[in-house]
Amino acid sequence: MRFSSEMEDPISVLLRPPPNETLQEREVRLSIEAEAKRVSDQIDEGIKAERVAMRKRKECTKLLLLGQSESGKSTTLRNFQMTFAPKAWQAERASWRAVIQLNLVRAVNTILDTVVSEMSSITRPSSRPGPPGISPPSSSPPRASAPYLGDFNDDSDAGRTSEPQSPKLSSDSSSSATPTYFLQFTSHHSVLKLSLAPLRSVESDLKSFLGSGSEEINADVQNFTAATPFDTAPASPVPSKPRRVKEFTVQSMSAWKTSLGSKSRPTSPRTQSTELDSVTEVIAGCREDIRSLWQDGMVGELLKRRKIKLQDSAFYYLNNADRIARSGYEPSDDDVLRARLRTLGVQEHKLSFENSADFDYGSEWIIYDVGGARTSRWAWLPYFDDAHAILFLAPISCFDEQLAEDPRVNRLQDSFILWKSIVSSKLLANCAIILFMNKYDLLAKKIKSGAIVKNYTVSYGERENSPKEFARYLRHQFKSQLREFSPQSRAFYGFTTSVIDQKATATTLLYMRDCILRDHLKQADFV
Ligand SMILES: Nc1nc2c(ncn2[C@@H]2O[C@H](COP(=O)(O)OP(=O)(O)OP(=O)(O)O)[C@@H](O)[C@H]2O)c(=O)[nH]1
Ligand SMILES: [Mg+2]
Repeated sequence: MRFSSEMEDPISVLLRPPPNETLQEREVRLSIEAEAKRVSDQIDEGIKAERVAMRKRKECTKLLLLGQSESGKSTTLRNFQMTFAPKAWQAERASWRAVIQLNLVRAVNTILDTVVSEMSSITRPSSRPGPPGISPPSSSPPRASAPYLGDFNDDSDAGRTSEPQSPKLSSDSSSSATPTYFLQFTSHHSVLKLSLAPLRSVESDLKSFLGSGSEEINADVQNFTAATPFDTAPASPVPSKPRRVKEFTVQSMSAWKTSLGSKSRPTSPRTQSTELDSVTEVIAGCREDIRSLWQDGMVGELLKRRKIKLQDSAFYYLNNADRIARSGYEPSDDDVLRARLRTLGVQEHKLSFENSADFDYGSEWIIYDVGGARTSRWAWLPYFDDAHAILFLAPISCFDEQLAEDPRVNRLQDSFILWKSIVSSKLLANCAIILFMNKYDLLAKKIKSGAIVKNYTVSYGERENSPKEFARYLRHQFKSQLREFSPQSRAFYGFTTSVIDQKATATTLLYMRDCILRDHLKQADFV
């Protein structure tokens, strides 16, 4: 439609300057119009940026790390950071020092507790149950019922001699048929007990610095435990409808940094850093005595007799105590991969791919690392809605162990219950699922030290008692469950891993990343 001079465009009429406008009025009008345009442009820019962010978030690959507690989820996350975001990782590595120090100190204190308990039972022989000379049960019972003694039998680790030095044994003359022996501690052990005593307050200082993730979970009847995230949660003490509440979404690796600001410790970062420095000095002052305790033959014998189960990484830290217990100590990547700090709730981590040669360069993944204990699984559910992929970790070395939170349940059996619930979920039907059968190195050591798989996994039957064969058998079981229970057909990606091995894990992660991307693109109909 064309406008004649009689029928003018109404917008032009509105925008036309008022008649008889003075120069001054014109300037005011123009500046008002310019400001209105600036505000309008700003709003448009905001909307545009929000749209881009929304699209990016939607396109962002979201990966969930699932699996029971101590399966290696957080360790795998650290491998992701080391492999794909090395610059960001380098900036973060130093902050792990306190976690590593706690791991070392906790191991020393556990040993010390055992020695002290043994020494006091020797000085009070009448309090000993059973025949004289036999060690009484530990005051802190072993976490697992397994007879496996960890790396005590591992001759590949430097530091501790594989065979304990000949301990001083005292024959008990009153014992008749079979001679029994008890360990005779000397004044050297009494001195160690005193000189290492400051490490007890160091442990509690580090724990309060690092927050509740530094405490291991215990069997507690008060806690609600759910075998799978789909089991109904109770109304109390946790909400019946799990929501993304704040305490369950802690930002990347800063859980303990966040705890610095907690009300219970109203200290400034400067004070905290001074406190941590003095903790480091105390540990450094104990270096010689830590070594002496760890290399003591009698102590080694005592730990064996009492079947003390130290944490998986305790041997590594004790063998490296000479390097770690120093004032200028800086963690290496290997040190961080061995560190244990329990995850609470669900933690969200953003991973930006840094390698410019990488086809995924610049893109971002969101990785959710969850607390794996049965007391935490109810909190996973809200994250299933928009997940693209799941990396499921099943530790295969723990065929002879029980869950810390429920000692009635075998850990391998628990992994299968959880795996079945995940692969059969309709909610997760479109998710790519990758399986890491983890802790293969520990499985190999355990079998080498004499553990018999079929005694714990009866269905294994008469197959060869070797780590390779057992891993093959388990892989087949996991794959069969996926095929049988998956709501729709999907690929099985299964890997045997030891995620403390950074180099080997990097290769697996690269391959796995490609599998996930391919699957993600397929879902988005790009290919
Ligand atoms: N030897 C060995 N140790 C491992 C392996 N994977 C993990 N670990 C160690 O096992 C301990 C537990 O690993 P985490 O990564 O903290 O376990 P998680 O699954 O995150 O546990 P939660 O946070 O409690 O759910 C750490 O000390 C790790 O260094 C492995 O393949 N081999
Ligand atoms: Mg964790």
